Amino acid sequence: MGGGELPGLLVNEIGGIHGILHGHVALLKKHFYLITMKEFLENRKHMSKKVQAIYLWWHKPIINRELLQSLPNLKVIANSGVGMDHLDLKLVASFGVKMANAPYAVSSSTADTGMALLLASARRLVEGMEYSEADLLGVEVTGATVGIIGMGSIGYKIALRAKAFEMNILYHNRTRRKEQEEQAVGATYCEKIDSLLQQADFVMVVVSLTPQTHKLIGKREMELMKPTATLINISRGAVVDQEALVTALQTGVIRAAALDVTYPEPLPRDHTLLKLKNVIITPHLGIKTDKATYMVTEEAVENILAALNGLPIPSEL
Ligand SMILES: O=C(O)C(=O)CO
Repeated sequence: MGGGELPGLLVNEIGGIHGILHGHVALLKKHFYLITMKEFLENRKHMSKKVQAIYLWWHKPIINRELLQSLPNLKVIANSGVGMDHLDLKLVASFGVKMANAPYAVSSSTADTGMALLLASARRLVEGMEYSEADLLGVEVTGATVGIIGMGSIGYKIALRAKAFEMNILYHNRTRRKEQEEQAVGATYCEKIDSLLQQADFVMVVVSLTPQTHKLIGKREMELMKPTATLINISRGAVVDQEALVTALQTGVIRAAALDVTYPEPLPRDHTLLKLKNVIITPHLGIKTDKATYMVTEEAVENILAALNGLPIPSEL
C-alpha cells in the first residue's frame, strides 16, 4: 500500500460480517489511505501517526482509551449508522476527537424494516412459509393503531408508511414534533408513554439506546399493552427487557413480537425467543440494502472530509 498524501482512515475490517463492504472500498480510497484494524495492529508504530479518522462499520465496539491514546493525529470518528451506543462518547470527546453519525442515509431503509416486520407479524408470513396450512388467522393492519416510540427521522418515516396503510398513528417522543409535521402524517402525540402502550395494536420501538432508554419496555410496560398487541423493535435489543418479553409472549400478555435487534446479536441458537411461534427475529437487517449502505458510507465520507478540512460537520454529534 502506498498512501501518498491522503489522510489515513482506520476501518474495522473489509468484508466479512462486520467489515466495510467491498463495494465501498473504491469510494473510500478516492479520499483516504485505508488502514484496516488488522494492518494497524501489525504495524502500530508506523500506522499510529497516519490515522486522522476512523470509520466505524456496523456497531463494532473497537474504540477504547488505549486506542485513542495511540492515535495522536486522530480528528474524527464517523459512524456507519445512527445508533452510537457502541461508542463511549464522553471518552472520545475527552480526547478532543469529533464524532458524527449518519442519520439521513439510514432512515428509509430502517423504516422499511420496521414496516416489513409489522406486516410479517400481523399476517404471520413466517409461519405461513413453514406450514402449508391455509388457516392461519392474522390481524388486520388497515385501521389498526401503531404507537411509535421515538419520532426522529426513522420514526417519522414509519409514520409516513403507516399513513399509507391507513393506520391510526400515535407517537411518543422527548420533544413534540411541529404541528405541521404531525398533520402531514396524521400522528397524535402521547405525552405519556403509558397511554400509547394502552392504545396501540402495534408498538414500534425506534429510540436510541441510552442509559435512559435501557429496558424502557419492561414487564410493567408489556402488561399495559393490549393482549392483542404486537411489539416491534428496530432500535437496539437492550431497549426491551428480553426476559420479560419471553414471559409476556409465553403467557399471552401480548400477542407477538417482531425483533430486528436482540441481545446478544445473534442470539444463541437455543435461545427461547427463537423457539416461540409468535416471534419473528431478523438479524439486524435495519439499513441493509445496497443503496442505504452505500449512502451511509457517502455520508461518513462527507462528515470526515468536513472535519479534516475544519468545516462544519453535517452530522456532528
Ligand atoms: O443506524 C443504525 O444504528 C442501525 O442500527 C440501523 O439498522
